[in-house]
Amino acid sequence: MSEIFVQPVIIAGMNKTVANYDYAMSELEALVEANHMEAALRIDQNLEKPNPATFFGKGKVVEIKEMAEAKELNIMIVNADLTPSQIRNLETETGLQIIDRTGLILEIFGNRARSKEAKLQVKIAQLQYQLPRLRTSISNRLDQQAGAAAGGGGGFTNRGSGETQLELNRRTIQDRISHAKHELKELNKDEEVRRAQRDKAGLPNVALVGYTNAGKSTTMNGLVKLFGKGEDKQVFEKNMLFATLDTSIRQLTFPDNKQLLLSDTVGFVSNLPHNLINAFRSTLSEAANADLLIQVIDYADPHYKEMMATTEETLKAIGVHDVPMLYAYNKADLTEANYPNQTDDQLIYAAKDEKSIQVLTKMIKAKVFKDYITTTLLIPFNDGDVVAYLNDHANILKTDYLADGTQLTVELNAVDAQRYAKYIVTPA
Ligand SMILES: Nc1nc2c(ncn2[C@@H]2O[C@H](COP(=O)(O)OP(=O)(O)OP(=O)(O)O)[C@@H](O)[C@H]2O)c(=O)[nH]1
Ligand SMILES: [Mg+2]
Repeated sequence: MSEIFVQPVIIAGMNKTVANYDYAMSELEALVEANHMEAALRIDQNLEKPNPATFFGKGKVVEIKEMAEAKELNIMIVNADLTPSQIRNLETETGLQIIDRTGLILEIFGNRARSKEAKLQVKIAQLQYQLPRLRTSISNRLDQQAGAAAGGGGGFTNRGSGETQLELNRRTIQDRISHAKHELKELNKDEEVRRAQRDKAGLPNVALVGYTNAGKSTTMNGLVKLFGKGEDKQVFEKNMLFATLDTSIRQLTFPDNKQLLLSDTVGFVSNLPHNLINAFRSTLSEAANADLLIQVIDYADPHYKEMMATTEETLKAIGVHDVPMLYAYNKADLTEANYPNQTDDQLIYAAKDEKSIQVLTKMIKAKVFKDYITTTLLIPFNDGDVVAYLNDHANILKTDYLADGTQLTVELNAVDAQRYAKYIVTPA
């Protein structure tokens, strides 16, 4: 078995410029690990305001260079979004490769993307980030990644040659952005058709959202195992940041024939780069169009409250407002808490515990099926296909065979209630 090489790096931050600095640095460390690196050295600076040219102060920059040389480290990850010139100046003065927070997240997404759509979305975000940062090492790293993903040789040359080469590279990048956007648009056309078909079915949309690694995919699998149809419906779950980059949608059918669509999507982290949010807009739109959100929270993580705040901020950033939400405090098996334990819209649970999933199901159903109406239909024998449809798709409470047709007392969703309005029997 081949071991993946773990690159030792420096992580660095400026503590007065960030709220909740220690949490921000622990989050950065987790991101660093997700990128097959480890923080071999941590550098903090106490400055009110970053140096416009080099981010860190002059003395600190010298200190960084000396410490990096002593420990033979070549890469520094900075817990901030640096300007292109700060990256360039820091690289010149320390001799290190500098990666800022956004660059790091883009690299992780680049490693994780599997589907064509995810790859295109990440590529667009990476190229937009590279454009003003040509001639920095992070631009080269992202370019190598893109080249490798394209089977090698896909990249442009960026080897510090003259101004003309730089101009050429800029143009090449712009072309590649337009090309990728065009390809994505073509892909999304199919997706729009599928969405329209789903909307027509009138099924409620429920979306799992939350901080990365909270257990969204595991929760989806728990629900799919009980109420999904088909065996190959499980989604990928793994103990790593950003295991999921694509949206998966599954249909759940309950014993009373009520149905809904459940979607699982990319997880959040604080200050997700704007380029990425924009690029992932179509992936994230499932959450924006949902009738109900289930926010999955890693209740066993001491920072779960910060993670919830991050989720709220990210939902705002992608334009999700006023969607009802259930709060699902997951991984209770790793805590002292009793589970499953429901209070109003909150549930303490464990995604792999079937009893927990049953309670979560009850909570979801109470929310999304609350507008169902119970009504009585009289369906002439000639319209037997309607009876067959309702037997398959609705919760039939009573069936009577009368002289002029089949009379059903049935629970209906709004779409079906309208569709079959002409059969409704008005009580005498
Ligand atoms: N002990 C315990 N582990 C859990 C539970 N739910 C999920 N996990 C683990 O947490 C890790 C992350 O789970 P995922 O379901 O992949 O998390 P996610 O929210 O989909 O993460 P991303 O797709 O990366 O954003 C996996 O190793 C799961 O096995 C739980 O209830 N208890
Ligand atoms: Mg996932």
